[in-house]
Amino acid sequence: MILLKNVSKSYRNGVHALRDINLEVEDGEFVYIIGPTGCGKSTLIKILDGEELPDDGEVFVNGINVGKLRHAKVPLYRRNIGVIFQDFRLLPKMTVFENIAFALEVLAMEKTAIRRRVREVLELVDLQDKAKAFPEQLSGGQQQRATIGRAIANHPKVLIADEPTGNLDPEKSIEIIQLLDKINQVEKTTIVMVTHDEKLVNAYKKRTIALEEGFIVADIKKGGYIQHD
Ligand SMILES: Nc1ncnc2c1ncn2[C@@H]1O[C@H](COP(=O)(O)OP(=O)(O)OP(=O)(O)O)[C@@H](O)[C@H]1O
Repeated sequence: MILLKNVSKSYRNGVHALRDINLEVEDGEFVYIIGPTGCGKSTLIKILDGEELPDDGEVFVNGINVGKLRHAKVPLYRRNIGVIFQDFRLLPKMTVFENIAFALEVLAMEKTAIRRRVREVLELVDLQDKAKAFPEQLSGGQQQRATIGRAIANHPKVLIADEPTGNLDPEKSIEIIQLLDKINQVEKTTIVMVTHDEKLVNAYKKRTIALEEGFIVADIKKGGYIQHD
């Protein structure tokens, strides 16, 4: 479960990026975070993945008090959550198979178990035929699928996605949402996804949390964009 209690975050330049955020996301939920540019979406993600610490309030992810994590503990914490971004961040000199395997090698998992899990993940993200390809040989949609595969290889309970469809055309964006949906259902992964894509949010309705100027201004359980009259 993700729990934020009265979380506020300002940057040194005085910008109040998040103000008194209270939010609870249950295990297995799929939640969109939406809002205009500069409203605090990325800051919220950075607080969830331990990159930034809140000034006030408490942040718990899977029972871990993330707001109190010491710097040295952050990498260990991150191994148990999956994070993906708009730019795919695959290792360019490794194949798709190796990129996914690498995420498990750093956990000192046994070799045959790694191979088994990588094959399973490749099937889940539908890239079996691209296992030996290098990132530059893939389309943007395929690269994002490989990134998602790498992020979920270790069965994280939570997958955090910052604009995962930001660099993709509408058709590929739909494929990514459908894949995240499948992961949410098959692997029971909790998904928190920041997006600007109004069409996607309306077409694939999920609980939608809207931020404005650092505040949560809506929490729409049925999903869909807020209609401004
Ligand atoms: N490292 C930083 N130092 C100072 N100010 C920052 C920093 N990061 C973000 N901000 C400011 O904090 C506010 C929230 O930024 P944030 O990146 O969280 O917004 P966002 O909703 O993700 O925006 P976008 O949709 O454009 O990515 C903005 O006013 C931004 O300029």
